[in-house]
Amino acid sequence: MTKVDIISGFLGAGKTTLIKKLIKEAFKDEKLVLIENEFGEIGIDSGFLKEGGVEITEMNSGCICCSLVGDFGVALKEVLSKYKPDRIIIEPSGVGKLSDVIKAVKDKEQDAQITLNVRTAVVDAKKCKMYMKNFGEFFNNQIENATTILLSRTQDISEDKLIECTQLIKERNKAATLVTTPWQDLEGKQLLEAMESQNTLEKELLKKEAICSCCGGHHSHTEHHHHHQHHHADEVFTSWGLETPRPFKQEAIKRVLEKLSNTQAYGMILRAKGILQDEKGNWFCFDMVPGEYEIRQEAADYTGRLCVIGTKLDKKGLQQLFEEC
Ligand SMILES: Nc1nc2c(ncn2[C@@H]2O[C@H](COP(=O)(O)OP(=O)(O)OP(=O)(O)O)[C@@H](O)[C@H]2O)c(=O)[nH]1
Repeated sequence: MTKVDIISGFLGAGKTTLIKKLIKEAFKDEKLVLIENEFGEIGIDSGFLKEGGVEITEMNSGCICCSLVGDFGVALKEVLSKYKPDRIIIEPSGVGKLSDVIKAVKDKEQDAQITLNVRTAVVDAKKCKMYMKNFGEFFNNQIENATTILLSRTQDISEDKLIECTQLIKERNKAATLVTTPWQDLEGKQLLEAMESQNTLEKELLKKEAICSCCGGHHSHTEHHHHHQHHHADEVFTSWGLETPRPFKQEAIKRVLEKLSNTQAYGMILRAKGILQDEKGNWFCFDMVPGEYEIRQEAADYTGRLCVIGTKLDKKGLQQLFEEC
C-alpha cells in the first residue's frame, strides 16, 4: 500500500521548504515520489528537488482542480506502476482547492493501491488575515479541509499577531492540529508525526459533509453549487512567465522585486520566482511574496526562467520591466 500525502498551501506559503525538510529528515529510508502541480506554465521547483534523487512528475497544464481528474489519474497510475513507491507526496498548486485534491485521491483509492494519509495546509502566519480577506475562496478551502495546519514565518511575527492568526484558523477548523513552532526548532520527524497523527480523526471528518469555503456552512455538495458561485483558479489568478538563456543583472532584478513586492504597479502580485544567470555567468534564484523577497546563489540549471502569479497582472508591463534588467 502506498501512502499519499497532500501538502497544500497558498502561493509562497512554504510547501517546498517543508517538503525539502521532510525529505532530508523524515523520509530517508522511503521510496518517494513527488507529484507537483504548479500554476503557470513554467516549473521552477523541480530542478532543486531533482538533485535530491526524487522523481518528479510535473503537470504544468494549468490548474490542478480543473485538470485533476483526468491528468491526475494518469500521473498516479504511471507513478505507481513505474516506481512502486512507499509514499507519494502531492504538492498541489498554491491556488488549488484542497477539497478537490482530496476527492481525486479518494476516487482512486478503490482501484489503486493507495491510501490517503496526510492532509496538510501550510499557512503563512504573516499574511493569513490578508489572504483570508482577499482570496478566501481558495485560501479558506485549504484551511477547512486540512487535518494538520503548519504555520510558517511564525518567528517573524509578534505573539499577539500569532494568536490572532491561530484564532482566525480555529474559527474555520477546530479539529486540525496547529503547528506554531518555527520549523527550524523542530525535527522533520516531529513535523511528520504531527501530520500523521490525524488519521483516525480524518476518517471521522470525511463522513461529515464538507464545510463550505465561501460561508463556512455545512451543506451537501449539490446544495452548495446551487447557492454559491464557484470559481476556478484560472478565472481569478493569472500567471506570466519567461524562459530565456539571456543574462540578467542581479541588482536590476533586485530593484524589480522591490517594486513588485511593495507596490501594485503591475497588478496584485502574489508570487514570483525564477532561476537566472547573471552577466558573469553565475546562477541565482529568487523568491517573492507580498512584502518580501530574497535572492540566493544557485547551481547552474538547464535554462533561465521565471514566473509571476497574481491578479490583474499587467503582462505587457512585466515583459518590459524584465527586458530592461
Ligand atoms: N522567513 C521565512 N521564510 C520562509 C519560511 N518558509 C518559507 N519561506 C520563504 O518563502 C519563500 C517561498 O517558500 P516555498 O517553500 O518556495 O513556498 P511554496 O509554498 O512552495 O511556494 P509556491 O512555489 O508558490 O507553491 C522562500 O523564499 C522561502 O525561503 C519561513 O518559515 N520563514
